[in-house]
Amino acid sequence: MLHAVIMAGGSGTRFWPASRNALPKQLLALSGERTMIQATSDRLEGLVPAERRMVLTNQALVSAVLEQLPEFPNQNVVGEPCKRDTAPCVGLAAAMIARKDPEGIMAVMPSDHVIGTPDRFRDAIRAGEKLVQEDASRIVTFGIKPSYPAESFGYIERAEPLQAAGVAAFQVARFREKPDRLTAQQYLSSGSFYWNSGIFLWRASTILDALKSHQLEMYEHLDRIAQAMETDKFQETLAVEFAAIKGTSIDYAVMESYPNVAVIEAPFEWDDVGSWQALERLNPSDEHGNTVVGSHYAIDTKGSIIFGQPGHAIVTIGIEDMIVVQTPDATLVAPKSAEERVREAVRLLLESNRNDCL
Ligand SMILES: Nc1nc2c(ncn2[C@@H]2O[C@H](COP(=O)(O)OP(=O)(O)OP(=O)(O)O)[C@@H](O)[C@H]2O)c(=O)[nH]1
Ligand SMILES: O=P(O)(O)O[C@H]1O[C@H](CO)[C@@H](O)[C@H](O)[C@@H]1O
Repeated sequence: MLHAVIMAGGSGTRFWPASRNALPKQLLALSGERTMIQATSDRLEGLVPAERRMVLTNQALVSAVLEQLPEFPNQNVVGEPCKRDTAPCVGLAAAMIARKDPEGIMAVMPSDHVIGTPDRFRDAIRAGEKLVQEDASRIVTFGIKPSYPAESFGYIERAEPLQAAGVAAFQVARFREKPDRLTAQQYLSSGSFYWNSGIFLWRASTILDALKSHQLEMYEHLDRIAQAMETDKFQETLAVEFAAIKGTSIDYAVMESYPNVAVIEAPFEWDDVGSWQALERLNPSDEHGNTVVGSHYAIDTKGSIIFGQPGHAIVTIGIEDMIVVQTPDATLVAPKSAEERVREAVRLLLESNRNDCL
């Protein structure tokens, strides 16, 4: 059976000051009415019933997630005791699924992507499910045609074509997580690489086997958690064993070295909404190239991103290519070219003991 696993334990640092520890990016409506996690669950309608959808998030966010996703059974929102990146999250979800459904296939996805064409997304997942059914050890990825030499994505090199219903699918020659700019440029020029969308399909048992061969120590912790499932020692074991895991992403932990990977060329529109400039791609801009969410009065302002609360008037004079974000207790003003440095701003506030605005 097909299960869906939504990863929602990230902090969305690059969307500070809108994204906060208590209400990170995935729980915000940055594009449209629904929050990002709600839109992620909505897109599974007709593909995976709510009983087979799971969210893995940080323990402190479980009740906020359940509030936003009332269709989810309580036990399907799992709280991680600490942040350990995506590999332990995937491993824990796989162990839970494999226990109930040993043959289960899981579609793993981030909680904070915008996918403009949900029908095509569902078709692609169905096609991927068939590829996994045909070959139990196969991992299926979804590749996005790259448009610039991004250093913040994984890259997937395609090899020979595979037979798949209604989609272009290929065997993968190699997977390389976040290459440097020069390497990314070479990949882009070669024309045979995709960006990794961060969405994966595999049998729960296959990814557990992969973690066992590539990350034995992590697997042993996860296995101890699995042994305690459905016993009264579960929460205690989870707290101890999960915290003892050395955190890493599934991309470094498994994908870079796994030998049997297929890629489906994503037939859907995709945006990973990584940082503030995503707002320009997701919203219309005015005649001066400004993207505005909130109440903005512009004098000689061009190419800027303005995000504020509806009742709060933001006035800008003589600025170009800037990001201005207003929230009740914190404001960000930065050139668009420095958007990745929002991480530094968050670090600075942390070091300055300003947890009140993080
Ligand atoms: N359950 C779980 N999900 C995670 C964890 N780390 C990241 N994620 C999720 O995995 C997806 C990809 O993560 P990132 O793009 O790195 O997101 P992020 O950490 O929120 O964003 P930045 O802090 O701006 O890098 C998002 O949906 C995150 O919510 C984790 O430790 N546990
Ligand atoms: O955790 P990060 O930094 O968002 O990277 C992950 O998601 C990227 C797509 O958003 C992928 O391109 C990466 O390979 C990785 O899966």
